[in-house]
Amino acid sequence: MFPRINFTQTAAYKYLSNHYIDIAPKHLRDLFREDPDRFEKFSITFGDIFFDYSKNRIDDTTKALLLQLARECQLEDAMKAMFAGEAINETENRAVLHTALRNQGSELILVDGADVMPEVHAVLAKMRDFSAKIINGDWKGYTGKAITDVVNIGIGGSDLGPVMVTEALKPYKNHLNIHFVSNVDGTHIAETLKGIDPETTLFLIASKTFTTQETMANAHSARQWLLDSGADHSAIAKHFVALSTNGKAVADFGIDTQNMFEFWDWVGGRYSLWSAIGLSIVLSIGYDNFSQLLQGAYASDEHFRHTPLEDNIPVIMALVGIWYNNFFDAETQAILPYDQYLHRFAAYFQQGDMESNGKYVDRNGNAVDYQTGPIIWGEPGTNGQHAFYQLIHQGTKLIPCDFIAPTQTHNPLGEHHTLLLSNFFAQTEALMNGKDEAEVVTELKTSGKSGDEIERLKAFKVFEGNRPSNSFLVKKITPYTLGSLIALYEHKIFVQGIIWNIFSFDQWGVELGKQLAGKILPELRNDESVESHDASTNGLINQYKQWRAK
Ligand SMILES: O=P(O)(O)OC[C@H]1O[C@H](O)[C@H](O)[C@@H](O)[C@@H]1O
Repeated sequence: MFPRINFTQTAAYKYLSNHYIDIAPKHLRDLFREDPDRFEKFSITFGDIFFDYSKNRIDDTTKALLLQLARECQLEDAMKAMFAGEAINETENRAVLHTALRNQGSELILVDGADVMPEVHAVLAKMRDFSAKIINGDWKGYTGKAITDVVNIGIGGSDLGPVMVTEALKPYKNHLNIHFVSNVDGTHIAETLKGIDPETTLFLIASKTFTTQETMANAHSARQWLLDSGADHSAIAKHFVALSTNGKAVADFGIDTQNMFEFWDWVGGRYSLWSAIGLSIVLSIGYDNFSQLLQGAYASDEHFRHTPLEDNIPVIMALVGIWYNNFFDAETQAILPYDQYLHRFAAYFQQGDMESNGKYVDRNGNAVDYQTGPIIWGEPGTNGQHAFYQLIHQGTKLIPCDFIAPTQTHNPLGEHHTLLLSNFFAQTEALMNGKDEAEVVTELKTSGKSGDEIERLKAFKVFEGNRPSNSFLVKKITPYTLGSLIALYEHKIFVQGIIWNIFSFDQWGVELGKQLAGKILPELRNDESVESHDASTNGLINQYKQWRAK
């Protein structure tokens, strides 16, 4: 059976709780001073990704105990179960096999006794052939013109991954214009349709279930827009394709299942960019680059599966995260890419991480009495520096940060990249070292301040430092390294879910909002006053009804 260990009952947890008392007062500066090998010990090179975790409030004992914790929680058994296709998503009775989508090996991957790899390869081949026709102009719209614009209509996992990756890999983009519509707010689709031509637009209706309200509403509006342009129903086959697991609903919508790119219930929505959901990525950067993305992710899968836990990047990321989350009471985790192309990376992992590990019920069905998934947030550097870094440096909250930067830029423009990276290095250093009173006083003296002014100002200018960070230095953001990086983060989420003893691959919490909206919708379709809710909700709905009428 999938492990069900309460990590707070392990021996390692007890040792860690005691060890925390020793480590908490220590400053990172001292940890570096005490151990000249610290950087070599606490950094890992993995292909073109260099991972430095030495600026964390850990020492050799912390690392050993965290690894013991992972072992006591039977992490290695859990990893084997996931890769072997066991139904580890127990509340939905499903396997969790996004790793099969990028598998480059020859082993069979069985779900219910059948190898999934032939189907995976067949869909990839279909994506390759279809995208070639769109990109080279062989596929024609209903008036015989080649496609110029692609609109992916999807939300959550059927949107965020493709958005993030197509943005991150813009340097590899071809001539097609790729648009994304997710919000049910009509503004999103209306604004997108304004700039495009029905004769040359292809819609990808991306929905695992093909029942999601937002996506269905947008898909219907897009279809109506096409028909309103003078096209007849036969045009739909030339302008609409579906990316889904639900063939029946696709057919009911009016999309020929020939034009459906299938995936399977063992692919979680937030782990689906590697599947047919990635068709917008393939259209944007071509199949060969998409294949590189898959290969990079596979390299991380292999690293995760076969590297001893002590040198295993996702395992270390996860354990260090748990150290802050469960011992230092850190509530959040910032992801700070020093790369403009990665500007949706944090947003992508907000869903990836928070939808996976935002759970308070453990795998035995009991409420937990410890913290689980952190709040994930972040923006690209250096914009973040001028917005919220103040709080990271001098606020009262401990915010562990992941810094990510490419050494080579796609846009070598003057000194820009050197400037950018000087900020990246400076921030991790400043967060760690801070600035003590002596330094502040010297600085104020040098700037000509009087003794009184120095006394008055110095407290405000001191930085405690001791603020932890991980640094990922990536040689260059390519499809391959991006694939690797994403997969490392995915596996980090998995490891944390194992240790917190929660099911990371369901998302029942999202269902409530859907149910409630479904109940209120019919009430908004008439003008009668509503009394079926609490006073606030009734009041809001009734005010809305009054104002919309005028
Ligand atoms: O792909 P769909 O079935 O349309 O689902 C889109 C999204 O719906 C919900 O929000 C789920 O919680 C997400 O995990 C999912 O990605």
